[in-house]
Amino acid sequence: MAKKKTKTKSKAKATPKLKKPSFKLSSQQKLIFGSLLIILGVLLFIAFLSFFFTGQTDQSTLTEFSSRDVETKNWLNKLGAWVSDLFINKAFGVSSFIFSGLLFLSGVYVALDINKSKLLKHWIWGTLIAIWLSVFFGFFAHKYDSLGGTIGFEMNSFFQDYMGKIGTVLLLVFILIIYLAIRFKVTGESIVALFKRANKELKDEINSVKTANEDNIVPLDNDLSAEAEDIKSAFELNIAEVEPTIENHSKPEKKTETPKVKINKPEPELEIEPEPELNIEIKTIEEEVSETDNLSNKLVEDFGQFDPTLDLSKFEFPPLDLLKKYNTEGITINQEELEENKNRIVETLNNYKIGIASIKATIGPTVTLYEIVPEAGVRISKIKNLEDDIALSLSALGIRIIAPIPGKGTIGIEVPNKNSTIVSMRSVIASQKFQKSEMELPIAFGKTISNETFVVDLAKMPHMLMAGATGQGKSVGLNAVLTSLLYKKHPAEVKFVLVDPKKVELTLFNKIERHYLAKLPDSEEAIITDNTKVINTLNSLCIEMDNRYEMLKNAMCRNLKEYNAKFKARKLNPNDGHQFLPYIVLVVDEFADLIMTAGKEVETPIARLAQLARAIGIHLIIATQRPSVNVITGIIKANFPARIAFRVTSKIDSRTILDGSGADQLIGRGDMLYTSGNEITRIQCAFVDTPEVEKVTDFIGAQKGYPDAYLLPEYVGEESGTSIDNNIADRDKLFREAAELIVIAQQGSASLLQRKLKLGYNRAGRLIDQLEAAGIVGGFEGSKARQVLVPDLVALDQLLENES
Ligand SMILES: Nc1ncnc2c1ncn2[C@@H]1O[C@H](COP(=O)(O)OP(=O)(O)OP(=O)(O)O)[C@@H](O)[C@H]1O
Repeated sequence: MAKKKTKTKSKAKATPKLKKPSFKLSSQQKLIFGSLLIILGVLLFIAFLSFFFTGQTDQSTLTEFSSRDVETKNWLNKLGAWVSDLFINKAFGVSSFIFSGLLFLSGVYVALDINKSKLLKHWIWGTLIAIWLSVFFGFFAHKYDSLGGTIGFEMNSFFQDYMGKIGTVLLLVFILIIYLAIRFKVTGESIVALFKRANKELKDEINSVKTANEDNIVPLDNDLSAEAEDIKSAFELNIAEVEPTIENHSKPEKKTETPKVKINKPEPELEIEPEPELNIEIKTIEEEVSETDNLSNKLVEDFGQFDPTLDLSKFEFPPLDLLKKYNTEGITINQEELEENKNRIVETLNNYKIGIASIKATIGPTVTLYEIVPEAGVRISKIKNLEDDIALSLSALGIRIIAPIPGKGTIGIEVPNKNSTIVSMRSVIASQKFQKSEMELPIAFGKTISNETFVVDLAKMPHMLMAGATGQGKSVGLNAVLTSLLYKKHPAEVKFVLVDPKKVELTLFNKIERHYLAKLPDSEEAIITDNTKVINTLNSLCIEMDNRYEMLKNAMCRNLKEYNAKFKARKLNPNDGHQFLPYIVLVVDEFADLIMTAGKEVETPIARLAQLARAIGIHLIIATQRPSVNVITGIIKANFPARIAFRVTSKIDSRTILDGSGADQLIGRGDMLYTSGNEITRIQCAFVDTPEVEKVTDFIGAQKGYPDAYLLPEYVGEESGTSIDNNIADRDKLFREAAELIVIAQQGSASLLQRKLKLGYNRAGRLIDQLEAAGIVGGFEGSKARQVLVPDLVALDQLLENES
C-alpha cells in the first residue's frame, strides 16, 4: 500500500520536471538555422571584401537600388553593394568584418549546439572591439575614409574637438588596457612574467646555439680521434712505416698534424673535452602535461572554471538589515559591581586562609572572569572546593571556577553580570572575523568572555552534539548555526536536511526548500517531522555517502574539497557521473525523542554517518534536551568531537555531554560551553529571534530557486525488496529509463543506475534483475559488468513493444 502511494506521488512530481515549458529548437532546426547563419556570415565577408575593390564604382548605383537595369560591380551584386555600404561606409568601417565573423561563429555555435552563454560574450566583446577599431581607424580618416566608417569618423571628431589628438590617442590606449585587463586578465605581474619568460627563452636560444656549435666540434674531434686511434695502432705496429704515410698523405695539413698530437695525449683527456657542455645541459625541464590536464586546461581556457553558482547566478545573499539591532548591546562596565565582586572574592578566600597575589577582571557579555594568582603554596583543589561558598557570598548563581585556566597558570572565577547584554546575530555576522573567514562552513556562534566573536568551521568539527535543558537556548543556537550558513554560503554550496520532531522549531526554513534544503524524492515536505521518515532519510544519506565515496575514489580525491576543486577545474567529466557536490548539513532537533521511538534503527545510520561522512562533506548537528547515556551512547559520543552545552540540570548530564562539570552552572539564556576536544570555551550564544529568521528565509524564499529541493537518493526499506521479477506489471517505474540508460551506455552495471538515477543499491540491483528477466542484460558475471543484449534504442523499443 505504502509502496503504491509512493509511486503515484513521485510520478506526479516527475512529470513536470520532464516537460519543462521552454522554447527549444530541435537538433535538425538547430542545424538548419546554424547553417543559415554561417552562410550569411560568409556572404557578408564576400560583400565586404568586394567593397574594397568595387565600392567606389558602386557608389553611384546605391541610390538606384530598386532599378533592375542598373548594374553593380560588387561580387554579390546589388545586395552586396548595399549591405557593405551600410556596414563599412555608414557604420563601422573595416571592423565590419568582425560582424561577418560573429555571424559565422553564431552559426557554428547553433549548429553544433555549443554553450550559448559564451556566444553572447563573443557578441558583446566583438561589438565593443568593432567600435574601438572604428574609432581607431577613424583617426586616419583624412587619408582613408572607409577605414573607420561614419561611427569612427564622428566619434573621433567628437573626441578630438574636446581632447585633441593626443587626448584621443591616450583615451584609446586606456580603453585598450581596460579591455586587455578584463578580457585576458592581464595584470602587472603577468607582463613581468612574460618579459622574464622571453628573456629566458632568449638565453636558452643562445645556449642552444652554443651547444650546436660545440656539437659540431665534437664529431670532428671524434673523427679525428678515431683516425688517431688508427694511426696510433699503426704506430704500435710499425712506427717506421707511419712516417712516410704521413708525408705521402694528401689531406690538409691540419689533419696530418692532429694525429700526432692526439697520439701523444693520454686517452682519458679525449673524454674530458666536452666539459663545458655539462653546464649547457642543465636545463629546466618543463613538467610533462598529461592528457587530461591538457583537455581540462583547454576547457578552462575556453569556458572558464566551472561555476556551481551559475544556475542561480543572480542569487543575493540576505542583507544585514534583516537582523535586529539591540539597544542593550555593547559591554557596559559597572565599576561598582566589579569592585564589590572583587572584594567579596578576596574576603571569602581570606576566610579560608587563601592569600591572593593579584586579581584581574575580564568583562564579557554575560559573565565577568576574575583571574586570580594565588600566593605560593596554595593548593588548587582547595579553591575548587570553595565554589559553592563563593557563590553564596556573592549571592549569585552560575559561578564557575576554572582551576587552573589552561595555559595561563591562573585561577579563573566566572561571575555572572547583574545586567547581561544580548549578543545579537547581527553583530556577529557583521564582524570581520566572520565576514573575512575563509572557512568552508563558518558558524558564528556568539562572543567569548573576552568579547571576541567566536567563529568555528563546521567542516573541521566535523559533527556537533548540542545539549541543554529546555528553555536554555538550544533552538536559538540551531537557528544561529543555520543563519550563519545562510549568510555565507550560496545555495549551490550547502544543503540542509532538517529533522524536527517538535514540528515547530524549524518550520520557518520551509520557505527556502528550493534553495537550501535536501529531501527524499518521494516526500512532499522537506523538513522531516515524522520519525519513520527520519530512518529513511538517514539511510538515504548513507547511500549518498557511499555514492560520494565511489565518486571520490574514481576521481582519486581524498575529500570533498579536493573533489570539488578538481571538478571546478574541469578535470572530471560529468559524463562519467561526476558533478559538483554541495556540503550536506543534517540537523536533528530533539534527538532523544528519536532514539526513544526508533532506537537502533536511527542509531546505526547516525553512527555510520558520524564515523565516515566527514570526508565527503556530510556533517551532523544533533541537539537533545536529555543528554543521558542511553541517548548519547558511547559510539555516538566518540564520533562527535565538538560538543555544545547550554545549561543542563545536573552534574551527570554535564559530564555526559562535556566529559566534565560546568554546564550545570551556566546561567541559561544562551550561556554555553563549547569544546572540540580539549579546551572548554564559555560563549554567549548569539541571539536570533524568530521574526529575524523569518525575514531572512522570506528574503531568500522570494528569490528564484532550483526547480525542486536537492534530491537525496531513494531508499527503499529492506522489507519491500523482491526477488527476480518477471511480471511486467510489477516492474519498477524506472524500468524503461534504466533500460534506455543501460542500452545507451552498453554497460550493464547496477552502479551506473545508482549514479545516474540516484538510486539506492537495493533498487538498482532489483532493476538489473528485472532487466535480466526481460532479456536486456545478460547473467551475472562476477566482478565484470553484465553483457548488454540489446544493441540500440530501436531494438529496445521493439523488444518492449513485443512484450506488451
Ligand atoms: N542567546 C540568547 N540570548 C538571549 N536570550 C536567549 C538566547 N537564547 C535563548 N534565549 C532566551 O531563552 C528562550 C528559550 O530559548 P530556546 O527556545 O532556544 O530554548 P530551547 O532550549 O530550544 O528550549 P526547548 O528545548 O524547550 O525548545 C528564548 O525565547 C530567549 O528568550
